Amino acid sequence: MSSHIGKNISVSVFGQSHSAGIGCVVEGIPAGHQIDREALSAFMRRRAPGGLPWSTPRKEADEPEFLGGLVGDITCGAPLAAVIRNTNTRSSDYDALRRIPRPGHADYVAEVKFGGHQDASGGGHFSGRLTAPLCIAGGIAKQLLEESDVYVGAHLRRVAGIDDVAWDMHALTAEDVIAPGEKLFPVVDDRAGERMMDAIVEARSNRDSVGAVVECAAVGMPVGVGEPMFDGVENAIAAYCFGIPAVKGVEFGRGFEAADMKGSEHNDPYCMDGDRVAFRSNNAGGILGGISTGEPIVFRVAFKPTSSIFVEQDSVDLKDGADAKLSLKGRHDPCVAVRAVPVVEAVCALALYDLLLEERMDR
Ligand SMILES: Cc1cc2nc3c(=O)[nH]c(=O)nc-3n(C[C@H](O)[C@H](O)[C@H](O)COP(=O)(O)O)c2cc1C
Ligand SMILES: C=C(O[C@@H]1CC(C(=O)O)=C[C@@H](OP(=O)(O)O)[C@H]1O)C(=O)O
Repeated sequence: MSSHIGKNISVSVFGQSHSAGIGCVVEGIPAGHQIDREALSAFMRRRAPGGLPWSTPRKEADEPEFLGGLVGDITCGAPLAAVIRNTNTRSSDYDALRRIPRPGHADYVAEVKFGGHQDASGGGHFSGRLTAPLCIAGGIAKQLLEESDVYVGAHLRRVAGIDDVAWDMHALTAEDVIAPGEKLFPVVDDRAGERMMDAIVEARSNRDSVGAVVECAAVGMPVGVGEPMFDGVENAIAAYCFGIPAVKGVEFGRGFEAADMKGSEHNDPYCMDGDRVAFRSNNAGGILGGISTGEPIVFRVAFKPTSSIFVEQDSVDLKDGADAKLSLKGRHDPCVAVRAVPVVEAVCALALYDLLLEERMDR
């Protein structure tokens, strides 16, 4: 397995859901940057599991322990290594799944690929738990971007078919993108949030789960960052997003809606703002030719409904080679996207910071 990504700043994620710990090694962080540890812990808590109606009951503090890369709270230029101990594991929940794989999870493909040697407990290295180390790396990247006045934030755009207010992609401010993340349930419109919560609780009480769309934006990216073809802003963000378990789609700007628009509707007209070239709209989501336009970068990420559900499902018994029924026990998120909102922010920050470093090295 290779769980490594990035060029100028790179991230390796290690560990399994039920191993002694999980963590990351981040290379390429320039020396001399102060890390706000309290802000990082607060960011980690937005993702941490346990205790809320939309969360798995598994309780973990998710407080990172830094083994290298910092002197005091200041980056020293050496690779940054951080671990989180796993404390609240219950591996017996997974005993039966070695024989009877969960539909929709990675149990079966892992069994075939790793010949039974994979760590199946808690979903092993496939688990959403591995997004905690991504939040360590991404939480730091967010802080580094803020030094350059780039602000990243996200909200639940849709849950179980219930819509939050769509962001105005052209008018977005730093305050707009940060605001949902300051709430326990990260939406713009709290009434929509109430309805989403009700839908999640209802799905959970029906032993089922729901999917969702997370909308993320970065405000303050300068014009000219990114490359055409394979090293563009879209490529970098999408590659990171598909590292988040349960992500099935990523769209930028108007995304798939663009396919039903006319050129005259979709083009973002230029205008002069003093002596600066500006745009009248931002259907492009802040990216043209893979390169940032200076407008907010806006994208949406589709999360599938949690596969581990408690209704009886059809599966197979891999030992007997026969059809089998699966009745799951265990602790699972009824909607993974709620806790994944900060994860989307984290990967966005990592992708953009990597591209910004590239731009600075070129000059
Ligand atoms: C924050 C987060 C929490 C998750 N929690 C669960 C969970 O409790 N139960 C589950 O079956 N899947 C959960 N997932 C999704 C699975 O890890 C994922 O579906 C599985 O590894 C298979 O990968 P794939 O869906 O990308 O194909 C979670 C994902 C994230 C990002
Ligand atoms: C622990 C977390 O979520 C876990 C993600 C997960 C999965 O299959 O992705 C399955 C569950 O694992 P367990 O059976 O060990 O409780 C979740 O609780 C976390 O996100 O930190």
